[in-house]
Amino acid sequence: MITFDRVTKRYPDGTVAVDDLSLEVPTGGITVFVGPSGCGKTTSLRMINRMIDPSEGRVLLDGVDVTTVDPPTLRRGIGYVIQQAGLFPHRKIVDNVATVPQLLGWDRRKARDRAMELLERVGLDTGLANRYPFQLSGGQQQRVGVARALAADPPVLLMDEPFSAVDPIVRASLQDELLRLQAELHKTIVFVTHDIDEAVKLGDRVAVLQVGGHLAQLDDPATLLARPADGFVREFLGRDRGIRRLSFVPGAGLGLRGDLTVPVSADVASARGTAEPWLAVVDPDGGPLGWAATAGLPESGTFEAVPLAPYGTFVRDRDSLRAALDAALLSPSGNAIAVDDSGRAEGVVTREVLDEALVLAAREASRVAGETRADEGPGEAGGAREAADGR
Ligand SMILES: Nc1ncnc2c1ncn2[C@@H]1O[C@H](COP(=O)(O)OP(=O)(O)OP(=O)(O)O)[C@@H](O)[C@H]1O
Repeated sequence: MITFDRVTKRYPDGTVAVDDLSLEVPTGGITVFVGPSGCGKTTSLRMINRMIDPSEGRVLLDGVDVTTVDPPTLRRGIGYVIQQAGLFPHRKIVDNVATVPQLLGWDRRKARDRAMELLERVGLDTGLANRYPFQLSGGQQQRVGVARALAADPPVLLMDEPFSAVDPIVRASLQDELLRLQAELHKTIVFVTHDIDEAVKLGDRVAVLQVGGHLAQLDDPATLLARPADGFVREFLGRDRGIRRLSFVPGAGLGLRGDLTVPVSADVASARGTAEPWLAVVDPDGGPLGWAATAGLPESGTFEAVPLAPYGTFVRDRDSLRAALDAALLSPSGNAIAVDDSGRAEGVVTREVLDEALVLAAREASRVAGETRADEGPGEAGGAREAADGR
């Protein structure tokens, strides 16, 4: 566990970057520091590995004040990933990753074997191992940066805007990769970003910081979205807070219709006279192909000859209500196709079922918000107070 105990950082010119920060970063989870530019995220992060020392207060790593440990020893247990990877430009990829193990005294061969294993683990083609950083894309370089930080198997990982220099698609895949790795490795990760979407996707807990280095709120993402502590947090979370909250409502409870799918080999006659406007057509393996409008079916033949409209899918056991809604919005039918992990259609979630789920989710949100008001009295002072206390 990492503990910030009333930490203040005042730079020599008088700038207070972090002001009386108290919070705990639990072992084995991802804690995200998020906030606008200049709110003290990087300064806070760097006080963990002693790139910066606090002016007042203490940062404790498993109960030990980090300023009592010499920086090289401390950093052996703390991986560090920065924006644009920060790779050594004149070293090959494999040597970039093997650097820290070699510094720790591993022999060259063992260090390189470990580097190759890690490159594979972060989803990088090991064929790239003998290239130089400039020969890799931004996303590939970030993966190398993560592999390098993991090389000495440190229990703690500090990540400072590691994915902000890559395009949104690569960024999403790097985020997914990090979550996949974390499910295996259970590192204690402190992740800095200014992007609230990234924060709620990655964080087990999210600390929202305000310029001047004040902690505005510390909560799990679902609570943060449901109960912003004050006007600053609400504004920072943005307009589509309601939609984002749906990411934390499981799709598993959505009712399925099994009678709205039809094999592509079926005779169109089997669908004639149905009151259903749309049927989901599936291939022989059960994979969705598209939606058939029953009003325009030909006289005879199979569904092979029927023009199909676009569709969207979601994995019912794993995905959220937001994913289900997105799947429905991708199709003119307004319905979502639920699939299993291997992509086979399990059934259809109709827009009526989605409507009902949205109403329930909205009621739940109002209930939680209502509880906030009841708990904390009028206005938002209570929430702000709670956040300021780091609760
Ligand atoms: N060496 C320094 N000397 C003086 N002021 C500094 C120094 N480093 C940072 N600051 C100031 O401290 C404040 C916090 O900076 P910090 O880099 O921690 O913010 P941040 O939240 O990480 O910002 P960004 O998202 O823009 O990277 C800012 O006002 C910044 O200008």
